Amino acid sequence: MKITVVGAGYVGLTTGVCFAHLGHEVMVVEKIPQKVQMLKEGKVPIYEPGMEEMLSEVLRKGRIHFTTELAEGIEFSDVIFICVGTPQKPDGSAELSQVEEVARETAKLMNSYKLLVEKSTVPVNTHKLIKRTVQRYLKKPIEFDVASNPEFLREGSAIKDFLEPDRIVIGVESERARKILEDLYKDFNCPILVTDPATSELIKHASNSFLAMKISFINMVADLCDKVGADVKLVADGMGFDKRIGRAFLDAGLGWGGSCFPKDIKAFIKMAKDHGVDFSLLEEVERINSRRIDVFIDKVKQALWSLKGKKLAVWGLAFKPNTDDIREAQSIKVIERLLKEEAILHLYDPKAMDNFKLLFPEGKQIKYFPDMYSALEGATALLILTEWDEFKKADLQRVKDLLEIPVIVDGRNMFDVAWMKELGFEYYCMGRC
Ligand SMILES: NC(=O)c1ccc[n+]([C@@H]2O[C@H](COP(=O)([O-])OP(=O)(O)OC[C@H]3O[C@@H](n4cnc5c(N)ncnc54)[C@H](O)[C@@H]3O)[C@@H](O)[C@H]2O)c1
Ligand SMILES: O=c1ccn([C@@H]2O[C@H](COP(=O)(O)OP(=O)(O)O[C@H]3O[C@H](CO)[C@@H](O)[C@H](O)[C@H]3O)[C@@H](O)[C@H]2O)c(=O)[nH]1
Repeated sequence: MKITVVGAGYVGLTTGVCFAHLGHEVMVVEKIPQKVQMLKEGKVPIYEPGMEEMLSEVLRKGRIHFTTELAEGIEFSDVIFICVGTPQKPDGSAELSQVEEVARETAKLMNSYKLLVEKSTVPVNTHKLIKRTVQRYLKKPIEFDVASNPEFLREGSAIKDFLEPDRIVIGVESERARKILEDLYKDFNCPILVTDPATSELIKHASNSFLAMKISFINMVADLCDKVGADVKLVADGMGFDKRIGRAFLDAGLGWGGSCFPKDIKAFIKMAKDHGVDFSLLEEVERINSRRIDVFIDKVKQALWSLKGKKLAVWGLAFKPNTDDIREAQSIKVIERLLKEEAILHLYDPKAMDNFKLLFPEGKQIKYFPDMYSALEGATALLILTEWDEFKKADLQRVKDLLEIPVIVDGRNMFDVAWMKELGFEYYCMGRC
């Protein structure tokens, strides 16, 4: 099938590259010319495991094309995936101008049937606004459909999540749209749920909110574990064996960040409010998450007393492992607090340092280091904010030798508590001491 994808961010690029990998012919439209140039040369503007290899495969096979011109994309195929950004507005709602622009410009350019597919995360009933916009801007009566097909991939495992999803959700209003999308996804080995567009849009927001709620729930349990001397990892294991609960997304720690959960939960709360539904449960989920920073900083202070002038090594800046993305990362808030306490920070992250430097340039209080061990040299203690595999495999004896005192405050519960004690560390973690 010929497919057009608009937007070459995490979702658009993954969608385009994966569909091309599956044998489809894909045109990706991206408005930033530098991104298009890079992608044509096989360079990936983001860090996503496996993406560069798959991009070079589909470029070699001639199955993917990149352009800045929407007209080329509209000409190329009848199926247009909208994968542009839906960032947060100051009132918490989703900013839909990028989606509106694609709908408007597509309408002006189309001369034959098109199926516009929302893959971006949008508030419920956005499909109606897209439909109205297309109708308004069409130059002559042309048939078209709007469908919702939310994306559930996670950064860091985007390709696997796209190719092996737990489910595919298709929200359609016409038989024609349903057939096109069912045909496109027919070889995927997972349930395909066909709904109306509003239900499909809601499934995406409800899923993200539920996952964030799971994390906030276990983080409250972690606080209780700290008080009573229980181990939250084992509590999560014990809960997770129950199939009705499941172990996923019960890892306690610094809490959730990223380009999706914070903005999507805000948008969901606002959406519910706008429709007269009091979803204050989710406001509590948010509040618990922002409290994680206080809990972590309290532990750092408990471990080190005064932070003024202390050199602290910090491992992990990305909002989660296997990505260079720092959007709404919990690390940003932790670093801000540590700077306020007048600590001197030695920062290291395997992939996210370039992005972090744009927010926190090197200076008197901040230095970046090329590897995890050099960040420890001259540092009093180590703080862990992201659970990269590289850190899990660290030579802990070397870590101990390099630190001034053997103190680790781990915001992601990476190590076994008893083992750390055996190695001679004072090991502070989240809900396991
Ligand atoms: N990042 C994720 O893991 C993820 C997962 C599932 C869903 N989503 C949702 O998918 C959407 C996209 O997210 P993302 O992280 O890929 O965003 P992103 O900001 O990384 O990428 C969006 C891209 O669209 C481009 N763009 C904007 N307007 C355009 C236009 N008119 N024509 C061509 N290109 C245009 C931008 O330049 C940018 O490169 C959002 O709604 C997000 O909530 C994201
Ligand atoms: O048990 C857990 C799991 C995750 N997190 C944190 O939660 C955040 C989000 O992690 P994750 O969901 O793995 O990454 P995202 O790439 O943000 O993916 C989420 O957001 C995407 C965008 O909507 C959806 O497509 C995905 O299904 C959804 O998992 C990160 O800060 C993690 O550190 C925890 O603290 N504990």
